Amino acid sequence: MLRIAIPNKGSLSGPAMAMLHEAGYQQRKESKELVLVDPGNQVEFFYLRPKDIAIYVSSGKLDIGITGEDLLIDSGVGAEVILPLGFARSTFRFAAKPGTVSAVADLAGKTIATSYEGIVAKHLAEQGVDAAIVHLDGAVETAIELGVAQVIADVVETGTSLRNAGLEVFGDPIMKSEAAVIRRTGADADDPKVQQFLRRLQGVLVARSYVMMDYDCRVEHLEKAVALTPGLESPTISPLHHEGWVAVRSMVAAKEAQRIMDDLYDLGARAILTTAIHACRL
Ligand SMILES: Nc1ncnc2c1ncn2[C@@H]1O[C@H](COP(=O)(O)OP(=O)(O)OP(=O)(O)O)[C@@H](O)[C@H]1O
Ligand SMILES: O=P(O)(O)OC[C@H]1O[C@H](OP(=O)(O)OP(=O)(O)O)[C@H](O)[C@@H]1O
Ligand SMILES: [Mg+2]
Repeated sequence: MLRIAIPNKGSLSGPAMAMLHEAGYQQRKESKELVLVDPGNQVEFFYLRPKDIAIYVSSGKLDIGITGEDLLIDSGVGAEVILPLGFARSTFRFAAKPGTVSAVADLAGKTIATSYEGIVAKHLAEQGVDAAIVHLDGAVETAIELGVAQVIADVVETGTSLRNAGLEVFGDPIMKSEAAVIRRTGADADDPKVQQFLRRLQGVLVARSYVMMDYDCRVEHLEKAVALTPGLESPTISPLHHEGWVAVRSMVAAKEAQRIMDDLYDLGARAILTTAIHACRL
């Protein structure tokens, strides 16, 4: 049975469980359940604190896990990303009160509050800056107002939390992050159980980002139409009863679909339809 670590709370938990559900796996019904066995799919899910997931996976006790890339780097353990999942996207940045600290070089001798000590310590060492770090579990933005630190290093997504606290980012982003499937560094890359799990999640990613497009067009416009909708391998072309016309079927990126429909219409294509893809294996 494949043993998989899943975040039990926080920003990663809901989207991770939703993605697994879409991929056909059972998920826990109660937030107090710590382990769920899904015998039909030959997997066992362990609901763990997000910060601990890389530790379990690197120990080899669990085969793979879903966590944030920033949490993986912060833990400093031997595990690696095998599939980025496209949710919980964020940057990790320094911030301070405007007009106080505005460059990484100014951090020398300052105190930096963060929940991600590992990332900050590594970054300061790389930059050759000597600063103190104070560890806080959350609500780090408040640390400056309360005088615990002059600078914070935290996850920034929309920037709302920083604005509400009257803080401003400075310097380049320390890192970018998103949720990802991780495994122990050096683990067997060809394990068929892991490969099947990854194919299922890739299927969800494709189903979320592509739509199926169907349309009819005149044969003389086919080459131009197909150039707009090349599909993954190549579009399916079927003859129509109406001579001189063909039906075309192709996958297109969902975010491009409306523009492509306009362009196809201008080319003379008609009966242009898009439908959602519920699941797929590429
Ligand atoms: N506002 C956010 N937008 C996008 N991703 C976020 C956001 N906040 C945290 N994350 C991401 O979620 C992961 C952290 O999950 P974790 O559950 O530890 O923290 P959290 O979501 O802040 O929950 P908690 O309330 O327990 O602090 C990291 O990968 C981080 O980049
Ligand atoms: O840029 P924003 O869109 O505002 O998002 C970033 C905020 O979201 C997270 O906080 P969370 O709500 O998880 O609280 P926490 O600080 O207690 O972890 C993160 O720690 C930031 O504070
Ligand atoms: Mg948080």
